[in-house]
Amino acid sequence: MESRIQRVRDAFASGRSRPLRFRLQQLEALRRMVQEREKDILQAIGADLCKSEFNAYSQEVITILGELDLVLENLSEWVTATPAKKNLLTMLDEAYVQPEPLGVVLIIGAWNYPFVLTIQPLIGAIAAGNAVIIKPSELSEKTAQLLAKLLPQYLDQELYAVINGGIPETTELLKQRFDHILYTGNTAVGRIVMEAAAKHLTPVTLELGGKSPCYIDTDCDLDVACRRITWGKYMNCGQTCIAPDYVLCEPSLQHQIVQKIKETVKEFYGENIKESPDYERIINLRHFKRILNLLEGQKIAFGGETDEATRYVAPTILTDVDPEARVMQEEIFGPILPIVPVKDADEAIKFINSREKPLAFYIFSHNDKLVRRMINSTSSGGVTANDVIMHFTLSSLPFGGVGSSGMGAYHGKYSFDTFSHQRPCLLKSLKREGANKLRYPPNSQSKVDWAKFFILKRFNRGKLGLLLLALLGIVAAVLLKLRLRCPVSSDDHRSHGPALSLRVRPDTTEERSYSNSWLPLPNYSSVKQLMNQSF
Ligand SMILES: NC(=O)c1ccc[n+]([C@@H]2O[C@H](COP(=O)([O-])OP(=O)(O)OC[C@H]3O[C@@H](n4cnc5c(N)ncnc54)[C@H](O)[C@@H]3O)[C@@H](O)[C@H]2O)c1
Ligand SMILES: CCCCCCCCCCCCCCCCCC=O
Repeated sequence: MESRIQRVRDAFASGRSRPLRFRLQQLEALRRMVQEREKDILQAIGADLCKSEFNAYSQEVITILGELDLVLENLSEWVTATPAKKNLLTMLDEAYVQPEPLGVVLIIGAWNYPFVLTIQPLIGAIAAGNAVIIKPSELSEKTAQLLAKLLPQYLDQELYAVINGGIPETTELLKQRFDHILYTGNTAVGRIVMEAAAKHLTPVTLELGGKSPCYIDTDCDLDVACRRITWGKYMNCGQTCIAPDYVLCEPSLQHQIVQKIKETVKEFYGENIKESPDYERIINLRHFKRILNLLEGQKIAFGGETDEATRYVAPTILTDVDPEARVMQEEIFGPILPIVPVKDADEAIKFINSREKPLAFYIFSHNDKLVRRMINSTSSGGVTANDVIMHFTLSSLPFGGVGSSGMGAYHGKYSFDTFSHQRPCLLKSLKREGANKLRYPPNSQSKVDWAKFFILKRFNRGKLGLLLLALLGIVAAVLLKLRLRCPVSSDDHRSHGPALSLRVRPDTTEERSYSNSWLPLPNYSSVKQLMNQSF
C-alpha cells in the first residue's frame, strides 16, 4: 500500500496534475466515463441498494453530470488568482491570492449513495489539481468494484488510484500521510479518521451524520408537507444522511400527519410496497437488525412490517415517542419516522438545541417570520424550509455538517476551495527601500504615528480621495528619494521634525546605507490634518 501511495505522490510531484488544460481533460474524461458506462454504473448501484435504474440515475448520476458541467464551465475562473486589496505600504506592489493544489488527497466514501459520495469529492479534488486516492465503501461492493475497474480506464492511472478493502485496509491507509482527507460516514469512524490525520497534521473534511429534525407548524399546508416528507424520508429506504430523522409537532397534528403520510406512501409505492421498483432495501443484515431493535417498545402508528430474507423494512411511523427512547438517541438511517409531540415552536427549538448539532434541519410553515426565527435560534449543517433534502441539490450552497455532524463542506466551488490552499502572494521589488525605513529599528513615536497612518488609515472611495492618495504617494516617494540623496544631521533622530522638512546629517557612504536611524520624517500631525480634510 505504501508503494502505491508513493507512486501517486511521485505523480503529483511531477507537476502534471496542475495545468488547467490537464485538469479539464481529466474532468472531460470522467464525464465521458459516466456517459459511456452509464448502464454499468446504474446496474452496480442497483445491485448494491436494490435500486431502480431511474432512481439510481436521478439520485446519483444526474448530480455528477451537473457537477461536472458546472466545474468544466467555471474552472478557468476558479484557478485564476484574485487580486488582493493593498494598503499604503504596499500600494506599488502586487498582491493576490493564488489557489494551489494541496497534494495527495484521500477520499473515503460511504455506501448509501456509493457513486455520488466518491465521485463528487473526486471532481473537486481533480479540479483543484490534486492527486487522489479513492477508497469506496466495502459495503456497496459492486459499485466499489466498478469504480476500481472504470476509473483507471478513463483517468491518469498514476495520479488517481482506487484502493478497495474493508476496515483493515482503511486502517492501514489511514496510517499513511496525506495532504487532505475527506471522509463520509458515521461520526464514530469520523473520530478515528481525525485521530489518524492528526498524527500527520493532515486537514480533514468530515461529512458525518446525525438526527435531522423536522418541525411541522400548525400554520402549514399539511398535504404538501407530508408529501415532501414522505419522499425525503423513504427515499433509499431512509438511508440518506439528510433524511428527516424525526418530526416535532404539536400533539393535535400527529394523527393528521400519520394519515397523510400513509396516503402518500400508497400513492408513491402502491398497495404492495415490496413490489414497488421505487422502494429500496436495507444495505445488510447488521443494519437491518439494528433498525429492528429501534422499533422495540414503540407505538407503531403505521407500517412496521419487516422481512429479514430481503432486508425489507416497510415505511413506518411511530407516535408519541419518548425523547429518551433508543430510537431518539441514535441516527435511524432507515424508514422509521418517530413523531415527538412538543407544545410549540419554542419547545421545538429547545429540544433541538439540547441535542448534538444535526446535519440538516427542516421547518414546514406558512409563517415566514417563524421559519426565520427557527433558523436563527438553532444550528445545523444545512436547512431547507418547506421541503426536505433539496439544499443538497444546489451546488451553489456548501454541503457539510457542523459540530458532531461534521466539519468542512464541499459541492461546486466549495469543493474546489476545500481541496485548494489559498496562497497569499505579495510581490515586491527590490527598489523603493527608502519606504521600508519606517519599519526598521530603532523605532520612535514618529515612526509609530506614520505606521498608524499607513496601515490603519481608511479612505473613502471617492475619486478625489484616490487622486489625492496617489499624489501623496508620489510626494512621499520623492521625499524618500530626496532623503536618500541628501544626508541629514541628526542629533535627536527620535524627535518629530517640522512638517515636510528634511533634517540633514553628515554624508558618508555608510550612513547612506539603509540604516533608518537618520530617517527624516515629515511631521505626522500636520499631514494627518491635511488628509482628514480631503478624504
Ligand atoms: N454527511 C454526509 O454527506 C453523509 C453522506 C452519507 C452518509 N453519511 C453518514 O454516514 C453514516 C452511514 O455510513 P457508514 O458509516 O455506515 O458507512 P460505511 O460503513 O460505508 O463507512 C464509511 C467508510 O468508513 C470506512 N470505515 C468503516 N469503519 C472503519 C474503521 N473502523 N476504521 C476506518 N475506516 C472505517 C469504510 O471502509 C467506508 O469506506 C450515517 O451516519 C450517515 O448519516 C453522511
Ligand atoms: C423532474 C425530475 C427531477 C428529478 C430530480 C430529483 C432530485 C433528486 C435529488 C436526490 C438527491 C439525493 C440525495 C443524496 C444525498 C446524499 C448524501 C447523503 O446521504
